[in-house]
Parts: sequence; structure tokens; C-alpha cells
Amino acid sequence: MSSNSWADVSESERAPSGGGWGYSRPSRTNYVPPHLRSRTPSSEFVAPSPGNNDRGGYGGANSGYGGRGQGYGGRGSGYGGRGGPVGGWNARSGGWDRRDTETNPFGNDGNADPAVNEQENTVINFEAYEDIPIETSGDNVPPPVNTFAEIDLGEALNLNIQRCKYVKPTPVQRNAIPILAAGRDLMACAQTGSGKTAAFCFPIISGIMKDQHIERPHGVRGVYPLAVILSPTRELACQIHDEARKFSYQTGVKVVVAYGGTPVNQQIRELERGVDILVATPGRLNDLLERGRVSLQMVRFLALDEADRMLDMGFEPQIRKIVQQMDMPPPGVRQTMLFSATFPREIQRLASDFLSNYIFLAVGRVGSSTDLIVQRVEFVHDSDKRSHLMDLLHAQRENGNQGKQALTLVFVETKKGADSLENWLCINGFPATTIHGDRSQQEREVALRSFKTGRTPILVATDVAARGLDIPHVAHVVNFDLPNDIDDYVHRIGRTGRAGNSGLATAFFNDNNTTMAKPLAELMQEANQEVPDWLTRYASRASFGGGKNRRSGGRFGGRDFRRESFSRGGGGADYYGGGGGYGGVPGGGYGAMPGGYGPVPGGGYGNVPGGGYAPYGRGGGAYYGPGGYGTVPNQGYGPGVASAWD
Ligand SMILES: Nc1ncnc2c1ncn2[C@@H]1O[C@H](COP(=O)(O)OP(=O)(O)OP(=O)(O)O)[C@@H](O)[C@H]1O
Repeated sequence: MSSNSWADVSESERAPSGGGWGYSRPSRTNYVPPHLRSRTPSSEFVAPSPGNNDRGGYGGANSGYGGRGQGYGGRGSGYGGRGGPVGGWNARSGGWDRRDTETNPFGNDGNADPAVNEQENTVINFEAYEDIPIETSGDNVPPPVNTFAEIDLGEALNLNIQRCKYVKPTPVQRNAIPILAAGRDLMACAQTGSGKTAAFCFPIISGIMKDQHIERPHGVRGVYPLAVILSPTRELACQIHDEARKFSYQTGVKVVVAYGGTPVNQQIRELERGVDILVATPGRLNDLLERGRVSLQMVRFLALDEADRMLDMGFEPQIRKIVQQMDMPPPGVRQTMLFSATFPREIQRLASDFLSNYIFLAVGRVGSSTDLIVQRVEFVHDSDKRSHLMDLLHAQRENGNQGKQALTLVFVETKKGADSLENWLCINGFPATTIHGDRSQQEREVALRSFKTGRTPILVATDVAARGLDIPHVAHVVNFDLPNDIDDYVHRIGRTGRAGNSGLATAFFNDNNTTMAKPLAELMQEANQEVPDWLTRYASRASFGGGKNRRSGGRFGGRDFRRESFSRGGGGADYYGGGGGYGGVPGGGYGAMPGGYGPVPGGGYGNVPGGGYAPYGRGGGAYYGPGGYGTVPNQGYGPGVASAWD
């Protein structure tokens, strides 16, 4: 395969000014870093508005869109469009070289010296990613790469990739990075835990590194990030910030995070020390914009992580405000990238407002869960849920599956329910903590740390922890209360089974969840999971079939909505690929389990021939026997096999 260096980008895609990404490249002396700028006596930065175009706004004479001197779209030296960057590498030594003082984000494991880290990342099971169906649609899609080396990311970033022990790109990285590196907009859908964060961070960081002399407006106060990454939750924003700091270590690219629930002035001070990449939650970013402390006029890269959530009803107005009503360059000038594991069709349609001539990428079946997660669903009445959970936890404990190496994440519907369940678990000898929207940010952060370190190996959470969080050793996700939306279920269970590892997800289902029966049964079937007969029966009852199944078409999965809108069955390969797929679980999948679950007559755990989930059936053997979960070749939790329960 030919290399996909940025130097290969076609002439027509390049910025008209010939200046890399179309940025002005004034002499270094013009550049004033924010921390110096804020010290100069100057007028206050005013966030541009339609009636205020004289500074920084669209059409302004000096720095606005269409401005002739230095502005976006300006002739000669303007921010005149996008394209693959050209020109040499840069560690951003002009302006704010902070490499000497930068703390090492790799910490003690660290390994700031990549030579120490030559060993392959043994955590990721790359076999699990072979044969994964991939679909791209859009014009002139850049070809995928097989190695990071094929992409011209820059030496400093390559060293950090080594420090992270990423040896090979994951499928979403193989496909998304060349697309983004070529300057294209992207809507990318890839399964939970498959490495989407790096897929959008790498091109952003290397894109910024490529620009030697980005000129930010000076003489006015304000902070001018070059990239904005938005995340729906504070914890996820922090996690992306931590990751991005590792990736940008010693590159001179500065990453700052801003999120609610913490003092805004502290964040403003941090921002004023300089920012290239701003990771933020929408509420806090709007606050900063309204205060006139941040300007988006220099933004070249916009990434929405969990993009479907960001454009869902709750967040959409805030996102529109940030992206369309402030001073952010429009689509086509900035580069926009949307990532999620789920992309309902109506959200895709909405999202297309933010994109320009974009490529749609689906890695795996859109909105599907990964085969790496064993999914079980049990019929449990509300009144029995606690004792049922207790049974599961006792079983784990008896099998030695607890503590730091086997964390359990329990999802509930309400904040009150979370507190009450946490309390009950603690009273009953299971150290637990909780995270939900009624807790202070400090409490949330303490809880998450306590869970990650295994001090409290059970975390009871609302949906605030459903998306994006990458917590090693989450071995079991329990949907104590099922969500009302199948996509939320996909994200919740995706807290386990990450980066090629196996995981277990158990859902408690009862008559309150009938609308979920059909989408849940379909999802499980798609992921090669054993669907209990009783669930199939629920799913087949017409009155229960509706559900909040937002998936497109008659077929489970969904795809680029443009294809569905514009072609009727004719064009395009079908990427669903059938069978096989992600986990490649041999032998009919996990626990080809005769007998049923729960209330099914003649079924239930205890009746699983040859096995049974201790303490329900202590026979050992085929399924959840003592000594480990299952005997699925390569992937299972059987004795002697590296197990998520170790
Ligand atoms: N190329 C790689 N090699 C090894 N490990 C990787 C690679 N890329 C990512 N990872 C690791 O895989 C894990 C999952 O990555 P990440 O959190 O980006 O997943 P995601 O696709 O964003 O998941 P979600 O949909 O839940 O947000 C992380 O621990 C990350 O460090």
C-alpha cells in the first residue's frame, strides 16, 4: 500500500494560500503567546457577535472571516481553507516551548524513554479485531494504513505512541487517521473500547505540530485554541485530557481541560498560560465564551466525542451555540470529526449540518456491541434485584474474582437509587461507591479514583458513567436497571470488554423493560450471544416490539444515512458481512447454553447441563463453573487462561 503521507495530498485539496492548512504564516516576531498577551495593557476581548464585527468577527477588517489582512478566507495570508498540510515538522518551538518544564504524563510507569517501552502492548488482543467489517462512504476516501509509520505523524508524536505501547493501529485508527490527516471531515462509528480517542487526537496533534507559525490575534485579551474537543461528561473530558497530554508530550502542543463543577477562575488562569487543544464540556465552554475569555476564531479542528449524545436533545442547543453562533470558523474552513459507537439515523442527519463533504466510516456494525462482551440477561422482579445482585457478587467472591483486578460497575436508573444501593452494598460487606449528577465534582472524582484503584471495587452509577470511560479491569457490568434506549445499553456494557479484552455484562429484565425486549434480543443476536427463549418471546409480541429502537432501516445496524436517503438498494457494498466478525468466537459463541435463564420452566442457571454459574450450579464445566467462567477457547475465563477475573 502506498504511503499516505500528507505530502501526497492532492494539489486541489491544499489551501489556496499554499500555506499548509491555509493559516497565515507571518514572521515569528508577530507571534505573541497568550500568557504574554494577557499582560499587555489592552482592551478586553469581546466575543464576536453579528453586530460586533470589528474585532475578531466574521468580515472584520483585521482578523475576521474575509478580512483582507490576516483573517480567515483572506487572500494572501488568510485562513483560506483546508487541505493536507505541507511543509516541515515543528515542535512548536516558536511561541510557547514548554518542553523543558513539562511534567511527564507517563508518570512512574513511565517510561518517558520510549526505548524502555519497546515491548508490545500486551494488553490489547489484536486478533479480536481481524475480519472486522468496515464500510466507508463519501468522495475520494483516502486508503487505510496498516502501521502508524505509514502516516506522517511526526517524530515527537511517534515517540509518544511508543511510550503508550501502541504497536499497531486499531481498525478505526487505521481508517480514520489517514482520512483526518488528509484534512477531510469525518463521521466515524466504531465499537466501544476500540481506540477512537487516539483516532481523533493523533491527527489533531500532528496537524498543529505541522504549523510553524500560527498567528493568533494580539492586542486583545482572550484565549485562542486551535482545536476543541467536546465531551458530554466531566469525567470523560478529564480522561481525554489525560490521554491527549500523553500523546502531545514533548511536542510543544498544549492541552487544557475545562469542565463544570470546578472553579472557573482557576481554569481561566490555566487557559491564559496558553492552549492549543481545549478539551471541554459544553456547559463550561459556553460559560467561558459568554465571559469573553475564550475565542473560537482560530479553531481548525473540532472533535465531538460521543457525538450522537452531544447532538441528542439534551445537548444540541448548547452545541449549536458553540459551533454555529459564536466565532468558530464554518464547516469547510475548520475540520470537523464526529466519533461514537452509536449513530442513530436522525442524529446523523442533524450532524451533517456541522460537516462539509464528509466521509462516513463504520468499523464493525454501527451501534453494535462487541463480541468480546459476554452478555447475559436474567428475568428479575424489582423486589428481587438486590438479592440477585448479592448472589452474583458472592459468586464472584467465591471464585476469587474481586478486588483491583475485577471491578464491577452497576448501572441504576436514578441518583437516589444509586445512593441507596451503594449504602446497602456497604452494609452487606461489599465496599462500593457511587457516581451520579447529584454528587459534587470532588466527590465524583474521589469515587472514580477509589473504584479504579480497587479500594471500592464496586461502582454504582447512573448514565453519567455510561460513555467513554476507559477503566482497566472492569470485569463485570450489571444493568441493575435497564436503560430505555438500546444505544445507552451498548455504551454501558462497553465499559467492559475493551481494547481486545473479554468482559461480562449482566442485565436484569422484567415487565418494566418490555420495550427493550426486541432491540435487546436483536443486539444480542448480532453479537453472537445466546438469547434466552423467554426474551425472544417478549420480543416477538407485537405490543412489546416498538421500544425506543432508533436504528435505521429494517435491518439492525444502520449505516451512512446518506446512502439510505439517496440510494434504494442499488449501490454500495453491504458491509454487514454476517457471521464472523469481531470476537470471532469459535464454537457458537460464549456459553452455547442449553436451558434458559430465570423464569423459564425447566431452565435457569441451576439447570444448565454440565455447568452452572456458581453458586447456582457447581458442576463445573461448560459454562460458568467454579474456577473460572467458561471454557471458550482463547477468550473465555477458564482456568489457566488469562482472565478478567484474575
Ligand atoms: N493502537 C493501540 N494499541 C494498543 N492499545 C490501544 C490502541 N489504541 C487504543 N488503545 C487502548 O484501548 C483502550 C480503549 O481506547 P478508547 O478509550 O480510545 O476507546 P473508545 O473507542 O473511545 O471507547 P468508547 O466508545 O467507550 O469511548 C484504551 O485503554 C487505549 O489506551
